[in-house]
Amino acid sequence: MRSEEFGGLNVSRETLERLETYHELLKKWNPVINLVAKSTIDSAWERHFLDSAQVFSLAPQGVRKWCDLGSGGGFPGLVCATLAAEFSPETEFTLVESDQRKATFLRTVARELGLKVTVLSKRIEQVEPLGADLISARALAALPKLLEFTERHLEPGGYALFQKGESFRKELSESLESWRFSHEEYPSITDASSVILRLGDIERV
Ligand SMILES: C[S@@+](CC[C@H](N)C(=O)[O-])C[C@H]1O[C@@H](n2cnc3c(N)ncnc32)[C@H](O)[C@@H]1O
Repeated sequence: MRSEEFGGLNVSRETLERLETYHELLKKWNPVINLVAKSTIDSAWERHFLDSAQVFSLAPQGVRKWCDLGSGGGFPGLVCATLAAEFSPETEFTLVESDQRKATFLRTVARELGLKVTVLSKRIEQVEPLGADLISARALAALPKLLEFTERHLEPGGYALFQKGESFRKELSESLESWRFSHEEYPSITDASSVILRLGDIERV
């Protein structure tokens, strides 16, 4: 089967076609429900799809349950679910997005792409604990709030992957007032001022 490089992965033609279909649906729905900032739609392939794919590359092996919080248009969760269909089919995805119209978009994309993902259109604080072994989130909240969400939904021994902008050092030091965790910083391949934080061993101080 033909394959192509995408976000550091050698993806099959089928995966690339799925991502292209998703990209088309994003462009079609965005003017109506603002899934991503209008100013980023022309560069969506890099700003949203590649940016999300790099998160998938940083996930540990053998994830059983991956939960993406505040998924919006599916970044990074639904892109990661698309990649997992090829590279990690045993991983189950749950996307939590309280906005009903965005949740409908996520379900529509999943159906069109033939992906099995669960979309919960509820508030993260009100969803029953999900027992995830990996949590991802982008542009949802500052790190102290993300850690509260993570505490509710992550199993002991699990990891969190958060895309963060240039305020990440300040957020890390604020978080360390109330939390203990191990952390690694990976420079973003799509934005020189951003990083992906991988946190583990998360517990309250
Ligand atoms: C700024 S958007 C980011 C969306 C996406 N992660 C991205 O990076 O493109 C934040 C999203 O989180 C959702 N959201 C915010 N607070 C939430 C909560 N407490 N529970 C569930 N969804 C929430 C909003 O509806 C919105 O779609």
